[in-house]
Amino acid sequence: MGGTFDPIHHGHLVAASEVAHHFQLDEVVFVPTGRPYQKSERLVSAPEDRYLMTVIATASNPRFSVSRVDVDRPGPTFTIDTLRDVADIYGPGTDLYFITGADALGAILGWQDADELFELAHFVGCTRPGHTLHDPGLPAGKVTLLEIPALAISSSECRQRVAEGEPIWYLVPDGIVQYINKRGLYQVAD
Ligand SMILES: Nc1ncnc2c1ncn2[C@@H]1O[C@H](COP(=O)(O)OP(=O)(O)OP(=O)(O)O)[C@@H](O)[C@H]1O
Ligand SMILES: O=C(O)c1ccc[n+]([C@@H]2O[C@H](COP(=O)([O-])O)[C@@H](O)[C@H]2O)c1
Repeated sequence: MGGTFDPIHHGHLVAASEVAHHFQLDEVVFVPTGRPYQKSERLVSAPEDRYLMTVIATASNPRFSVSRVDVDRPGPTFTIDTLRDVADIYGPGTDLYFITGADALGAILGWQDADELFELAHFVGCTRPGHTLHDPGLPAGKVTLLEIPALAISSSECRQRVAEGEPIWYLVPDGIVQYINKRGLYQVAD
């Protein structure tokens, strides 16, 4: 599952858990973006903070892991590179699924090397409150839209709540609330 995870929240974790259950996946690898070039209109938190929050949030689940491939690769983060790097690590014969929300799936044809993406992985778009998927012509058999329990949580709302002094308990794992406080993240609104 790729994401900026700024911060990671329970919407991400439920999506990963639901997809893992539905497809009986052996492992879900969370891949925090290094430089999410489409989010450059706001200041994205340091990759290391987003990576560490992702590790903290996923630590208790034996089937969840976190990869540094995007954080460690220089330049803008493209999913085509993520999939190539992950395929190299897991080796031939591994079936890869790329987990996204319906909003990201709707934009996928505009991603770098979009045609090639579908040769490297099966794409799973999870339903997300407030986002309707208008199929932009996604290739049949390469994409699944999965209905998951609705959690109307976004990282932007979490950041805004922190900046305004409102609680984010139970929107994110407890360790993430504590990490955000410890590092003084999101004190200023986007
Ligand atoms: N509540 C949710 N339910 C389902 N999918 C989600 C949810 N929140 C995020 N996602 C999906 O998780 C992936 C990573 O999301 P991302 O890290 O950008 O979080 P975000 O909450 O969308 O962030 P922001 O509010 O900053 O745009 C995306 O594919 C996104 O669609
Ligand atoms: O490859 C691309 O061109 C591309 C463009 C935008 C987003 N993505 C990926 O989509 C995932 C969710 O991105 P984001 O910015 O919504 O957190 C993350 O893994 C990004 O690297 C990928």
